[in-house]
Amino acid sequence: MAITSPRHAAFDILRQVENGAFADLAIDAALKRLSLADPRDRALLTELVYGVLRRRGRLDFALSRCCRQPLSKLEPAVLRLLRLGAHQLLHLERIPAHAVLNETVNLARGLGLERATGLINGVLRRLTREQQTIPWPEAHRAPQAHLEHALSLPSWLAQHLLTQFGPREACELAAALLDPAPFTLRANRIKATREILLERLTQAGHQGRETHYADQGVVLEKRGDSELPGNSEGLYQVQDQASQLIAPLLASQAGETILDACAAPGGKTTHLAALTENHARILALDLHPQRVALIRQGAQRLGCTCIEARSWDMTHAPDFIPEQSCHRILVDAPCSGLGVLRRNPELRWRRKPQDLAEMAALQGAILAGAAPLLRPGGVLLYSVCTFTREETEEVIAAFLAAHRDFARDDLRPHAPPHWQELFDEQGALCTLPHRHDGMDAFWAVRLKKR
Ligand SMILES: C[S@@+](CC[C@H](N)C(=O)[O-])C[C@H]1O[C@@H](n2cnc3c(N)ncnc32)[C@H](O)[C@@H]1O
Repeated sequence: MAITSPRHAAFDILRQVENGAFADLAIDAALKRLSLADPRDRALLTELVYGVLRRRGRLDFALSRCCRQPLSKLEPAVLRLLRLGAHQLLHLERIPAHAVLNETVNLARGLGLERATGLINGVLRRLTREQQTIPWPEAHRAPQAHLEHALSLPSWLAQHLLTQFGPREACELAAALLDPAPFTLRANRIKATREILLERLTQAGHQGRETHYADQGVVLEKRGDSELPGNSEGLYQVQDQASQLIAPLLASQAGETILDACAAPGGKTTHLAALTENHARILALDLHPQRVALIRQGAQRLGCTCIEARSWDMTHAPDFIPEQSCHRILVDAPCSGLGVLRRNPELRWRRKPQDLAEMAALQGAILAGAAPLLRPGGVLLYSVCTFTREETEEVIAAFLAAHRDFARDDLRPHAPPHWQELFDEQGALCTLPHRHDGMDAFWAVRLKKR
């Protein structure tokens, strides 16, 4: 059956994601391939995929009350259809229940699942009748169950958040991670100011606002029908506000040699170039050659002329950079990405507890590869888009224990007054979406070489 409807496309993308695809890439490919002329169909497709991935735990809790068989016994395609139907019934109020039932059953038929149409119809009918009386576990009585079933976290992650943050903050964070992420731009100081960017956006029918913390950030609050202006001219870089805080915290100066050890796709590298007005030497490395190409493309578009990009595995010190030759190093390390779950909702179900130890080992090895390149007195900034202690405090503690010539340094004196609430009591940056202007969860620490 050819894919012509947003529901069928969403069903197919969810199948691909179950087999390892990334949701954002699969959605982009589907939107290019399919002729969904109506913008509402395109929006529905995206909403269905992201909604089901984000709220799978919640959907399964509701469905399991309406289905006689355990959900684990259902055919994967049937469960996928039930989740799609349940998401529309529970979370998309503008779609009438009878339309959800009809569309889901018709899609099942079209997919050759005639044998399951009775079950699908029965379960969704019962959910329609009982949706107001679902006994969602309450946050104050049963926080673990609330995190799993109402806020849709896998059991291990719910447990992890509770241990690290306590019940109240864990629930606030989990609720924020269910929201769509803001779409944020960084005005590229080499070519424009934030005021110019905002003016161009308004003229083109979009609505933006200034970010609270990042001084060149714009949150796009309402998108018009036209393309965003200024992309090919290099007026902006798409970059979350938390990510926009990292380059300023490295506090690079003109004339310095800066190593960006895990640089692709280059958001922070090009920000470093803009902050030094192209008057530093920036070595931008990344493991994957195809991602290094993205750094070069971004640098060209944004007018960053001081970046040398090449591929390298930073778990080994590069032989083309002399020891003690870098004034500053940024290690924006690969991580579990739990701080950006809003942008990659499939990670919620793909990540496993053992990933944290694997990531921590990689992060430690990259730090060890970068350490000899820093000059005495130089600064190393380590950042990750996650919040787990394994990938933050514990990685740094292990690194400092093995590198006695490094010491931890407080970031607060290097940040403007209105950023002070973003740091913990040891002076590490610790942003959280429910607390700080909706930005992604990032963690960063400053280390100095003695
Ligand atoms: C968090 S991303 C970096 C984002 C980038 N700093 C930015 O702002 O656009 C981590 C990067 O580390 C790279 N990476 C993973 N393992 C690496 C290794 N062993 N050596 C160098 N880079 C690595 C990944 O390819 C990925 O691009």
